[in-house]
Amino acid sequence: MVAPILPLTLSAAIVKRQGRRLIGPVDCTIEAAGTTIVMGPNGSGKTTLLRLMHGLERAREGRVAWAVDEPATRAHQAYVFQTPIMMRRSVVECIAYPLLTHGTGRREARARAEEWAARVGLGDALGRMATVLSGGEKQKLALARALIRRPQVLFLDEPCANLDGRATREIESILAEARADGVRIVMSTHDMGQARRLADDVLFLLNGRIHEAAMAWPFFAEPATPEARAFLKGDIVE
Ligand SMILES: Nc1ncnc2c1ncn2[C@@H]1O[C@H](COP(=O)(O)OP(=O)(O)OP(=O)(O)O)[C@@H](O)[C@H]1O
Repeated sequence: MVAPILPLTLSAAIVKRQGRRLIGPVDCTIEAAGTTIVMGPNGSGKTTLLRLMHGLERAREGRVAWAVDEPATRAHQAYVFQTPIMMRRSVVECIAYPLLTHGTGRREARARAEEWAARVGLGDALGRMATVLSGGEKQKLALARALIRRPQVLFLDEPCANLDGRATREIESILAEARADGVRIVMSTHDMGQARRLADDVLFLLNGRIHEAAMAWPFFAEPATPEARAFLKGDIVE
């Protein structure tokens, strides 16, 4: 039985770069179940917040704390970048890679990678080079690669940016399945429709701070702040 790494708690966390505050102070708790959608205008700090939660950024001040000690948390969370980096390997080798680097034998890793390729709709592309896939196929590969080790938490930064409607729908259905399997999802998106479709709760960022944190339906129906109301209407918010 693997110990749960959630909740994740950020307390007065601040990220700075060259003396400039990119985000914070941020206080929030990511509880054990569901999908959190991180929303906000360009440059409001969505990517930096996800990177901070995942451990790609360090808090200059404040704390980022998981339920268990930090080293143990790394193996149980995954991060999918906006533009996933593809290795010059076949689809099945790319998906198997995280298993191979963590000690799974070749044969088992291959079998599980084939299973995951099929689950994300890449079952017919096992031998293709990852580098020649379409944008949507690359995202599906990135998701399979992230999910194959059964993470407890999956962070995604705008996973459907630049994808067409069909690819977006396919990615959303993979995410819905992962959520149903118990994977905790924390994801940024610019796509308001997608936010409404996927969110259980929302973190609305403005100028590097959490301006509003709410459950999805009250947030979309009646946001508490004028800035969130304006943002949802499509107005420019600064
Ligand atoms: N490497 C960096 N060096 C300096 N400043 C940075 C760096 N990365 C991001 N920033 C700044 O930090 C702030 C937050 O950026 P971030 O990318 O987290 O926002 P975002 O909400 O994800 O934006 P977008 O919606 O455009 O992707 C912005 O002001 C940005 O210019």
